Amino acid sequence: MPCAVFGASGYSGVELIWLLHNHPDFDVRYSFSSSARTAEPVSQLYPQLTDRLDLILQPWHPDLLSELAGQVQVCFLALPHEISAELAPQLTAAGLTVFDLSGAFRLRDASIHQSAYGFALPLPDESIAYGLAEWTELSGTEALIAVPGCYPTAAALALLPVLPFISSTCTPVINAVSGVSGAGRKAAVHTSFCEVSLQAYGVGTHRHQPEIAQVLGRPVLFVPHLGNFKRGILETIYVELNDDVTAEQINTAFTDAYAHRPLIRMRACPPAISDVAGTPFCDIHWQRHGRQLVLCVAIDNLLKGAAAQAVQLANQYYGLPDTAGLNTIGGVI
Ligand SMILES: NC(=O)C1=CN([C@@H]2O[C@H](COP(=O)(O)OP(=O)(O)OC[C@H]3O[C@@H](n4cnc5c(N)ncnc54)[C@H](OP(=O)(O)O)[C@@H]3O)[C@@H](O)[C@H]2O)C=CC1
Ligand SMILES: CC(=O)N[C@@H](CCC(=O)OP(=O)(O)O)C(=O)O
Repeated sequence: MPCAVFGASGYSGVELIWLLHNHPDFDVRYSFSSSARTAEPVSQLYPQLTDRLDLILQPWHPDLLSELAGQVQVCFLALPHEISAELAPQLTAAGLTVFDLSGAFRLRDASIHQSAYGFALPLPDESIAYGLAEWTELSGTEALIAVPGCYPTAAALALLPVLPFISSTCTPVINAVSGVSGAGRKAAVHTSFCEVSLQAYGVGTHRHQPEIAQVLGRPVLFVPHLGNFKRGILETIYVELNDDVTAEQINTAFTDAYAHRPLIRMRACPPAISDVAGTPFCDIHWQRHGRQLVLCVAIDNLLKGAAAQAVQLANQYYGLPDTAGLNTIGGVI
């Protein structure tokens, strides 16, 4: 399957080209950076790929669109939200299937989208699939698949199986910590390594709060933190259960949801970030204390939270096993 990756010079983009390069069914024909760069080998930016990935990063220019449409069938976009919002409709109009890693197409409600992202929702709802891989059935005909956000992926995978058991008066509390790669490659003082400690940000106002609420169909309180490590997300989630919910019911709910899902691992003890960093897995552990349920969930933000979930969705889209091309451990950055 010939494909193109936009934003290939960035953190989630480089993970994408590495996964797709090693995938038995995809062939990366184009890897684009922004027009601010000149053409250069990807190993110039990521020396760890020297002699391992012989791809040229090509600056994107809109004049390339018709050539691209003749050469590939599918595009992966790892771009800033506003850039995806503008480019994705042009690619789908040219007949290309788009997997978009940005937040441009995730939210359904136009006013919530406007206040979360600061620009108008780009397309009508009907043309977009929200692709939480374990919970979305792709038909293989969708033009545009919005890959969920990194924090929402972890929260939704942990909470969806137990949703029927959560008390109607409870607001799930999602306490999350992310590594610095979550903020992307571009330089900024607050994500500069010596500046980062461990600190909450965007409390109750982060754009992922409405995304998580949309997936679950109920309000949540989401508290992200930035930690001084490279990659990975750990979320500890607190909910109150209905009366009389048994441990066996919870266990059965997770087994029913995930027993045949190879990228979800139910864990006997709380997962560590190092268990999932560099892997496409989502690790989940739960513990009940009376009516309180504590869920611990870990993913790699750049893989299950971005590039690997996009590849998993593309696998589903083209009728391949979820794990095709994802049997790797390591990650690029
Ligand atoms: N980092 C993460 O953990 C996750 C990120 N995402 C989403 O993925 C997307 C990319 O994020 P991330 O990889 O972190 O970002 P980076 O900042 O690391 O990379 C951004 C990429 O976009 C390119 N780009 C920027 N502006 C333009 C433009 N005008 N035209 C074409 N290309 C452009 C950059 O090119 P250049 O190098 O030339 O500037 C670079 O390749 C974002 O929407 C983000 O929200 C989703 C889940 C997790
Ligand atoms: C640590 C950090 O800064 N994380 C980013 C979220 C990661 C990301 O890129 O967001 P999407 O999943 O929506 O694409 C943030 O809080 O904005």
